[in-house]
Amino acid sequence: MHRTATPTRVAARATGLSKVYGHGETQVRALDTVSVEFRRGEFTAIMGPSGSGKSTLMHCMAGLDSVSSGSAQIGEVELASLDDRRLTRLRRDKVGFVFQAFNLLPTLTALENITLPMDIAGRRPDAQWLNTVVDTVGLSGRLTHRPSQLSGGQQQRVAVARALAAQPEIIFADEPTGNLDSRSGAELLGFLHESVRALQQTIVMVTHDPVAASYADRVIFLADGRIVDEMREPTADAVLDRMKRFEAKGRTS
Ligand SMILES: Nc1ncnc2c1ncn2[C@@H]1O[C@H](COP(=O)(O)OP(=O)(O)OP(=O)(O)O)[C@@H](O)[C@H]1O
Repeated sequence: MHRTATPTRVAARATGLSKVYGHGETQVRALDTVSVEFRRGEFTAIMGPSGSGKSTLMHCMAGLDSVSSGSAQIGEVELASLDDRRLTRLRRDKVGFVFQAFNLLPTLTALENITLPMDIAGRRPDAQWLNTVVDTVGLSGRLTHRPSQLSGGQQQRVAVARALAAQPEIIFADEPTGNLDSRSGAELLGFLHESVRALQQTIVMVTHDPVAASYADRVIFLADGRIVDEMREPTADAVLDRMKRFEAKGRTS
């Protein structure tokens, strides 16, 4: 039976989204009529070969890049309908980001880094929520440390706590474990998984790593700017197998 999700259950949605870069001979169709929903409280990994459009999809969904045609929505808001000022405000209030580079300010403590976006927005952090987030990421004993006094894994956890603290509609993570050793990476992924379970956060993560993808509830596979497959409750082995089939197909077609 086909069921359509009710609007409130969808944190973000792309409908027939295309993104074309450049003109004429140098034109690249980075996304080709992509339609996908990201449900509330769900952890989605986006995978696919280099150049398949993963970052472009994330940037269009997060309002960091404009779409060429089709639509990108956060909640019920159509991003193309917003002027620059409203788009900036929506990003600030509704979207959390975690990038490979931690982007922490070196002169601020961990706690100050976590609350900085809310300070800038003039919002007072909810103390109880902040405690929950800090506890969940295991940073309680480190809040007065500056980034240089923290390990890479701890710095990335500060970046995740910063994204979670503002209770955004959706968090976009671009290779969040790219700069971490495997133990810190596993810790961080476990934490992202936990924040989806315990805090009902919605997370979309771009990754090349089948093990990282296995922490998600589902994996979306992109190839040549299109969604070509989707896997629920992925295991690292199943994701790796799927990726190998892409590569084999790429060699024969
Ligand atoms: N600003 C841009 N101008 C022109 N072409 C672009 C631009 N950004 C991306 N592209 C092209 O769009 C396509 C998709 O790029 P994108 O970065 O989304 O891929 P990706 O799957 O994230 O790749 P990777 O895994 O290598 O990061 C590529 O062919 C890329 O060269």
